[in-house]
Amino acid sequence: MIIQPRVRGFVCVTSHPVGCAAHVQEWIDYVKSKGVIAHGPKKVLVIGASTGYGLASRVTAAFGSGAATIGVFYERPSEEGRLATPGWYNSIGFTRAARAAGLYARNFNGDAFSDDIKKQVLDAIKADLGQVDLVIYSLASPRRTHPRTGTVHKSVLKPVGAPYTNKTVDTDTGIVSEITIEPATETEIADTIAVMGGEDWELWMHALRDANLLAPNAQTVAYSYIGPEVTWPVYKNGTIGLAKNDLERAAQALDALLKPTGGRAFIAVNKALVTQASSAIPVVPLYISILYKIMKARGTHERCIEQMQRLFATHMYNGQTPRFDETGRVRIDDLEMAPEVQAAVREIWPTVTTANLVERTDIAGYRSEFLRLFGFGMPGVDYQADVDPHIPMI
Ligand SMILES: NC(=O)c1ccc[n+]([C@@H]2O[C@H](COP(=O)([O-])OP(=O)(O)OC[C@H]3O[C@@H](n4cnc5c(N)ncnc54)[C@H](O)[C@@H]3O)[C@@H](O)[C@H]2O)c1
Repeated sequence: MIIQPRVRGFVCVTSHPVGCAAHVQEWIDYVKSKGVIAHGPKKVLVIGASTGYGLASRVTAAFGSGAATIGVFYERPSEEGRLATPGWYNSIGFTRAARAAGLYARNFNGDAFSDDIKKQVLDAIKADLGQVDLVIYSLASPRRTHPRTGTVHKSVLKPVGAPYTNKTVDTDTGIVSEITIEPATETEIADTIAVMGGEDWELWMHALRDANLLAPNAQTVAYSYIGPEVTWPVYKNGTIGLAKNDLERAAQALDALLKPTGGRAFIAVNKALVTQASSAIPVVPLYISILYKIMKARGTHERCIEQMQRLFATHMYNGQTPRFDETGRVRIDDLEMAPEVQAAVREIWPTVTTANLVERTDIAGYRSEFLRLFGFGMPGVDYQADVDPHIPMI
């Protein structure tokens, strides 16, 4: 099969197995180029391990510190003649590279919210690793079937309290237009908190602790976002922001749980980046396109992998301890939130139109990074070559 990108709105419905492996390899090479992260994690569970920040965390743990990793994700598998979603190929690429380097890597493709996957993962930790010393919680999901009630909760990306109108860009067509998003209902707010809040993280951590699968000094981290005021109605103060507040509540509760044995739980606030999750949020892709332009010009642009390598190397390990903000979060969004960067965003934002999008923003960089999520545009990959889409999970 010759595989080309087929973009439909904010998703690409194809993915390239060889390109995805090359993308993961690029991240591995980056982490290796930064050298060993001393005193790093040794046995790591990554929940949401196949793309974005979770994959970057897994790569950093394995190739920065030689960690054994278990990855949990929910991807569409490949079949004969049918492509998988990119996280499937990413995970195969990662696992091949990890095993070639002599590192343990095991994968679970299934619903992390379910009791069944939790049990399978706990059994694997017990059998293969004994205990884990780091748990990364990096899920971004549109829905959750609650394991106790069976209710299917669907998350929404909406403002709370009042409609929100702002500019947005269709990243496929390049059309800049105004969008009005109606506020969420109480049910939608509660559903979004049920999906993206902290309850499932707590269920995982309690299950691990009750089964004595957490090493004495085990740490756990989940990821959040704050961003600039222009996106607050649809992010920080919107439904997803309320879910992130609940994630912060869970971080405090888990921190209290782990502290007595020398562990900790915290939230890292990460930079806005092109991922499958963020491309679905209205307004945010336009902000990201402007942000990339400014940060690349200043030489401070980072991808998921630079962000996670920096989190591990300058906050969590390497003889470092996390530096928390006033509410106890680690801020690796510091370069994004630098006052000069945000002032430049505020200057450019009102001036962007369909006509000047290419010149005023880094929409080109946004698009190429978006395609890379699906394995397209990787140097050295022959996109005219015939590729077998079916690769069984290893
Ligand atoms: N992308 C950004 O700009 C950004 C910025 C700051 C924080 N974050 C946060 O980082 C975290 C990860 O987001 P991302 O952007 O890397 O997302 P992503 O879409 O790239 O990754 C999501 C991961 O979750 C997995 N997943 C989804 N539903 C699942 C389920 N039911 N069971 C098992 N696995 C499941 C996917 O397979 C994938 O591995 C989220 O908490 C997000 O809010 C993202």
